Amino acid sequence: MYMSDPEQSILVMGAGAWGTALAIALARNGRPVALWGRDAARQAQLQDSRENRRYLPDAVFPSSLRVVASLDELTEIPIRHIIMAVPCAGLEEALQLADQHFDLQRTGVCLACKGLAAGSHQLNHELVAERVGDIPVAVLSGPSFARELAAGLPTAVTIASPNADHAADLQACLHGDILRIYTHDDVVGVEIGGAIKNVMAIAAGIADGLGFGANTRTALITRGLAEIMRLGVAMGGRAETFMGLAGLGDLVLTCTDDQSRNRRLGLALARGDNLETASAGIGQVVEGARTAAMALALAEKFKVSMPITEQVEAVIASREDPRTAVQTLLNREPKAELE
Ligand SMILES: NC(=O)c1ccc[n+]([C@@H]2O[C@H](COP(=O)([O-])OP(=O)(O)OC[C@H]3O[C@@H](n4cnc5c(N)ncnc54)[C@H](O)[C@@H]3O)[C@@H](O)[C@H]2O)c1
Ligand SMILES: O=P(O)(O)OC[C@H](O)CO
Repeated sequence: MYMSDPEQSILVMGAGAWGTALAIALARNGRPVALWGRDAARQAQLQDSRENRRYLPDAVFPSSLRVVASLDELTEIPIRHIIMAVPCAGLEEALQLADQHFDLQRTGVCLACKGLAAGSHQLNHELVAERVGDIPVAVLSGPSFARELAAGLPTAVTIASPNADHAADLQACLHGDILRIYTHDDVVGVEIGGAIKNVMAIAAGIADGLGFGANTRTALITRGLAEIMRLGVAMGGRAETFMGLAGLGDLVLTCTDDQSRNRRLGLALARGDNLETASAGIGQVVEGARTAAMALALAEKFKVSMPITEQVEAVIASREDPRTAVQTLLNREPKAELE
């Protein structure tokens, strides 16, 4: 069992809303933290103002949070863990950069992004294994809006790893008065829950944007969970994982609260915006837009039915208008609930 030395730093890669919120949470625990972002000018602004005004206004950086624009600044510093909080589309690039600077066999990586990986690997932890070999990997997921965590509002998330010591060590670093960390060993289940709930949040946003009511939203959440479970279990995840924080918890949060960018994308699509306009209006990463098509490829590969995801993908790709998509879902053959 290894427990980290409290003097050792945690590196958070990705200085968007989530990376910044996690870095603040770690630093509030008294941990030395380095927050890396790829844009040197923006990193200089973060350092000058000691806050991330663009994404998390009013969350002041604790003194143990160090802002860096180059990983070269950290080569002399003992780094215990690396948390990846870049969008999934940038994960491979960030991994390669980390690999050039650190011994990833020692630091491992903790994946805090929620989505799927492009190409043949599909799951982010598989991308890690393919690109940098067999290193310790963990996945952090669960119901967690960056703004609320940064504002000091109680939050609970899960960290899953096949290596219980790795998960426990990350838990020891992140767990605090505000952020409660649970450990898990189902990496596939936790990754699939975090990735596909974003697609369901787009569906919920579309339904609410079209003026449907609470019955419709709740039907989407429940049938969406069935869809997530079908895929996750077919890929090797455990059914009970989807009843936890990274499954039902994050699904409910994201489908019901307008802080969710994915839900807001759905609302905008229902108003008639196309993907480009809607995404530009949101101005931050909306992972579900990229995930929907990838999830369908997985559904085909693992031979599971994902009707809600199919309709969301068709709306995103502008092949179907939102109202027809809902009608298509309703017009399907009646079936047994547990089929
Ligand atoms: N914001 C949240 O509440 C939240 C909570 C949990 C998980 N997440 C997940 O965290 C990930 C990041 O989301 P976010 O909210 O921080 O996004 P964001 O839009 O707030 O910020 C994304 C940041 O990543 C940077 N970036 C883009 N491509 C990059 C690359 N190739 N290398 C390095 N940096 C790159 C951008 O410049 C930007 O600073 C997503 O997968 C998201 O689903 C977000
Ligand atoms: O704003 P969203 O939709 O990317 O959701 C953020 C987090 O994943 C919520 O847990």
